[in-house]
Amino acid sequence: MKEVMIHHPHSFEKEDFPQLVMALGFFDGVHLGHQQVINKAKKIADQKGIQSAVMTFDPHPSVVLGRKQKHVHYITPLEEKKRIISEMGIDYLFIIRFTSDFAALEPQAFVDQYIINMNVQHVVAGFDYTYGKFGKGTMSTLPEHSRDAFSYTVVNKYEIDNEKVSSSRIRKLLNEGETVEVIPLLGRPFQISGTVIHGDKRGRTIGFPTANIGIDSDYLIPKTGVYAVKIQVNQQWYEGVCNLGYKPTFQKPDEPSLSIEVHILDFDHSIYGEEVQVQWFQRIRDERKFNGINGLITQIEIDKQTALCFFEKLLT
Ligand SMILES: Cc1cc2nc3c(=O)[nH]c(=O)nc-3n(C[C@H](O)[C@H](O)[C@H](O)COP(=O)(O)O)c2cc1C
Ligand SMILES: Nc1ncnc2c1ncn2[C@@H]1O[C@H](COP(=O)(O)OP(=O)(O)OP(=O)(O)O)[C@@H](O)[C@H]1O
Repeated sequence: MKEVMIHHPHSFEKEDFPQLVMALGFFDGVHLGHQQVINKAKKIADQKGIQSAVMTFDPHPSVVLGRKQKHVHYITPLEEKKRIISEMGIDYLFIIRFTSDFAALEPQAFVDQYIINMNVQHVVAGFDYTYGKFGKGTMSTLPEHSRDAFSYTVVNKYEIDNEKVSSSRIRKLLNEGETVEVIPLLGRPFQISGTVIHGDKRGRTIGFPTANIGIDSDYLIPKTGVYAVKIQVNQQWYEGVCNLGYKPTFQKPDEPSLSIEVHILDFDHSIYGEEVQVQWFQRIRDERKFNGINGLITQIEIDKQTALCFFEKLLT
């Protein structure tokens, strides 16, 4: 997949690109609703015998347009989004830097400069896609803005349980710790990547060594608690039980720092510095402050059994 980063204003001309069928959207999560749009673009491109493309933006428009939010956390940060879209067989990914100047473009100017002038023959977007200043451009204004230079397909609302599959729905579920509910919406478990870093080295002494994960980029982190997870180390997936939180049993109250640590089942290697992927399955419980270490050890053993039961059921 060719990646093209664009900063507004750009000086590309039609001749710089082959004929394209382009899917439009922010696509955080690349969930099943997004996949309808992107797969449709690929299918039409294949039928027409031309190249498929996705146009996305970075950072999230709310960083520029929002009053409060300065930093956004993503279901799929840009690198993850690139990886998934590339695996879907798309030929071109356009990443438009979402600046105030770009946001101020009138809808017609957006269509002229970012669709017609980039050799797009056909546009695919969802029923609720908006473009241009204040999101004034919609799928019903697209025909007049197209100047008959391209055709287009509107993808109908894709729902699960009578509700639109959307990035906001998935974000809300992750914030509530409903990681299992997210799986059918994404079409895969929620996944983060990170590096194994040094912790307090206490885990080993209590019989549950853990891999402490330093998160690589601006991932949205689920609600704190204990989770059944899978972790990929050196191309191999393992089951595990993860504590995401502040370790209140040991934490000094004036030094709250969030940690993600995974006790990998049936595993005994040193993996400091390894790049790992963590997939989030079932949330098991809230994190608690224990009075003594023995209570914590007994509870972690129960957590381990709960996770094992969950994964066993998943197989059947
Ligand atoms: C499955 C699991 C559940 C845990 N639950 C809690 C908990 O409820 N409260 C808590 O204070 N720490 C909890 N911990 C964190 C342990 O305190 C932590 O693993 C231990 O202190 C080792 O930390 P270290 O890796 O930084 O040395 C849990 C750890 C695991 C693996
Ligand atoms: N469930 C869906 N069915 C059909 N099209 C969708 C669906 N969800 C998103 N789209 C389309 O996919 C593209 C990307 O959408 P966008 O990034 O705004 O996602 P979203 O999930 O709707 O996000 P948000 O929850 O933030 O509104 C747009 O063209 C949008 O219309």
